[in-house]
Amino acid sequence: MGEARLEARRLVRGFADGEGVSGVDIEVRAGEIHALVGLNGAGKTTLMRMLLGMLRPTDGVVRVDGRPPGSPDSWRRVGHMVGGPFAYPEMTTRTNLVVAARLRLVPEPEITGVVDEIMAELDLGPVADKRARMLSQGNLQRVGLAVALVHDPLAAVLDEPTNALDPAGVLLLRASLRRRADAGAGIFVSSHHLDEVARVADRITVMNRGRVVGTLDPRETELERRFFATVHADDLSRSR
Ligand SMILES: Nc1ncnc2c1ncn2[C@@H]1O[C@H](COP(=O)(O)OP(=O)(O)OP(=O)(O)O)[C@@H](O)[C@H]1O
Repeated sequence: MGEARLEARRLVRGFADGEGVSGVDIEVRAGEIHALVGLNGAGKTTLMRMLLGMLRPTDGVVRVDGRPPGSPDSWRRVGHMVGGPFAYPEMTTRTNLVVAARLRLVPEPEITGVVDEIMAELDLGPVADKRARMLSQGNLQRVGLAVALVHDPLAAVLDEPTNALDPAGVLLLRASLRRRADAGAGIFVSSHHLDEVARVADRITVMNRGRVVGTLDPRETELERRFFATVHADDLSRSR
């Protein structure tokens, strides 16, 4: 496993009416798919938004490929889909991808090539000329993933990437993420589907009530039981 593509140290973000994130250390290394699991409200999306510079931490440090998040340099290196797929509703799939590639500073002569490549990878050819607002949920999700990955980022942060995907889409995404990690990217995904996570992840971190409370080995059996045991043990330790 290589150097850290994404790194958070002692990350904190409190909310008046929720636990937010309280003191999280996490690393996503080059070459790995690192999955984040936790119950609703555990703090997964909040953590991801801070890693991307979309939300300012109250305390702690974030690094994207060794740099502060949100700088033009790190912007080029990271791809994300957090809070649902993003696409301009009136633009076609292809135009959305061209715009995404431009925003991520892909050199102009390379744009047609990278857009064709990601459309082939996620099988978006049949909806290339459809406006985003006319797409089915699953196809919109594929477009959102393509927007996140079109510039071949060194780090990707994907919140619930398999949401709404059909089994063919899940397989395409899995192959895409594996190929990217094998080529040196660091991929951070959150999911509620433990069986899917077990198939794709190299490492699984469990979050509960704003903290990292354990890790799971994707190869172990009874992942679900181990997940609930980890969460329950944390709840118990806090009620003492
Ligand atoms: N903008 C906000 N204002 C106030 N509280 C917030 C805000 N965003 C998140 N929270 C609170 O922070 C906690 C963590 O929420 P977060 O969305 O990060 O959880 P999650 O693990 O992604 O949940 P889910 O699995 O339901 O998507 C929750 O208690 C939530 O209510």
